[in-house]
Amino acid sequence: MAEVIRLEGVRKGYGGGEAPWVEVLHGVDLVLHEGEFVSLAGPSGSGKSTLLNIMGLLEPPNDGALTIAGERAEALDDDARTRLRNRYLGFVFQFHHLLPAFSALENVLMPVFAGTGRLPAGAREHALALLERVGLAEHAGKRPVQLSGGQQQRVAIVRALANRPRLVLADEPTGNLDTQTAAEVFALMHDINREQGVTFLVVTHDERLAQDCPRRVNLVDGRIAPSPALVG
Ligand SMILES: Nc1ncnc2c1ncn2[C@@H]1O[C@H](COP(=O)(O)OP(=O)(O)OP(=O)(O)O)[C@@H](O)[C@H]1O
Repeated sequence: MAEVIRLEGVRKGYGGGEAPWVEVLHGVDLVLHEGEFVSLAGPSGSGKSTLLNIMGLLEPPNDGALTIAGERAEALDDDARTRLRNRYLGFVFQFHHLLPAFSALENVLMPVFAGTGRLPAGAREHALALLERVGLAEHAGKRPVQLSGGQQQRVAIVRALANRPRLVLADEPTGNLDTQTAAEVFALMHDINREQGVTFLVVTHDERLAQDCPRRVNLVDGRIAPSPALVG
């Protein structure tokens, strides 16, 4: 299986100047392959969001190597990082961050437009097909406030897929949903992973949902810990 992302010895800390330097990631090694569905678990403050921000090219590491789809990415300038991010990565957050003044369809098309400054041929049809896939075809023209929490999060998942990414990074995507809706949204991400081969890395505190993932990565004290299943 081709590698989608590789981290080697990634370190990240905060502070400096007046504030003390605190290292959060102490040398993370992690490889995700095409088509994997991986959960990322770890105690609060262990550095999960920090790790996702580095994998998502939102923040650079202080040290170590980051390779995305074969391209070295730890030391790119802003333009090159943005280009790589738009080309390969999609994001889902705990809160959907949909723009309230725009329809579901317009929200889905936003990253496509932002990436290229125009809508490529077929982008609208692709977005509509994805909305239909998640059961929202007849809601495409509605604004976020007219949708339920689960529907809003499904729009956010479709938005993450609009640029045909290789890797979707999802930070607590079901953390704001009731148990039943969370299970449905999680199942939908699994289905899309199987159907489209998109790799998913999903941060979740929900033990039940994490256990359903074929692979589980644990972050403990800023390092990847061996999977509990492999210990003892
Ligand atoms: N921009 C920042 N400046 C200073 N410290 C930060 C910054 N971002 C994160 N931290 C610190 O890094 C540590 C890890 O934070 P992070 O949000 O990555 O953890 P997490 O595992 O995602 O936690 P949670 O599960 O609670 O969301 C925390 O101690 C946090 O206070």
